Amino acid sequence: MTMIRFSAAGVRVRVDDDLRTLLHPTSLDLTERRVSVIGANGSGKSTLLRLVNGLTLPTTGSVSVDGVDTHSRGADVRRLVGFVFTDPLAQLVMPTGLEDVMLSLRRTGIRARDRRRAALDHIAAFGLGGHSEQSIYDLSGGQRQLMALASVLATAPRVLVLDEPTTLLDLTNRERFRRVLNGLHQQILFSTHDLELALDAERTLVVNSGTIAFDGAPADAVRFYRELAVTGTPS
Ligand SMILES: Nc1ncnc2c1ncn2[C@@H]1O[C@H](COP(=O)(O)OP(=O)(O)OP(=O)(O)O)[C@@H](O)[C@H]1O
Repeated sequence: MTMIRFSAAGVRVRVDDDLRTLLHPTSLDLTERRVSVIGANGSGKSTLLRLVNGLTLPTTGSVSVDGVDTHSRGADVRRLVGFVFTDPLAQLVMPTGLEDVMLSLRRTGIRARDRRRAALDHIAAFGLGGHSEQSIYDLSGGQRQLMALASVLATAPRVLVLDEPTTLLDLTNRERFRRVLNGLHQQILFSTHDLELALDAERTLVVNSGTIAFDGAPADAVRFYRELAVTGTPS
């Protein structure tokens, strides 16, 4: 698996006259195939995820993916790491899934004249064959989320980062999305408020007030987080 390395990586931003810490200096080596990230609203989960592909840059320390530094080699890191946003409409930039996937394929070695066929095959593999040329606004929430995932995966990333990917999905689509995720060969790092989904991992990080408050087995992490949510202090 790929090595995602946080070396004392921290994020501070200026808000008015104050410096606010979004993530305290954090050191982590992530090599597991599935890593989930849980924690309260505003605890810093998205900040942590966004550091992995350079959407957010550390203000102290560094983050690298297989030795590729997010600060000095952002474009290279984004070729390695695909990012799926909570809201697929923030992701899909073209009017239809077909055009969006074709755009993604431009970043791979596929020749221009072969892209349409490759995009159609790729979309069909996600069970969305009948929806390739439908406006992304006319897709259901579940179809749209799957299309966004298909489009990111068309760039053949080695690592997939997903920020609360099932928040907008009903139970059926959440299960469908979950099955697709579990079948992927990519290394996956995802945040979620769905504690059952969090258990679909080999390692879970609990983020609390900009620090990793727990790092370990998913079931233990969920127990820790429940305790933290109820009492404010885990036992
Ligand atoms: N660019 C920014 N400037 C100032 N504050 C920010 C910025 N980005 C995030 N924050 C703040 O940092 C904190 C952590 O935000 P983050 O989005 O990482 O939390 P989260 O754990 O993903 O939350 P949620 O579960 O609600 O999505 C929040 O208080 C947020 O308001």
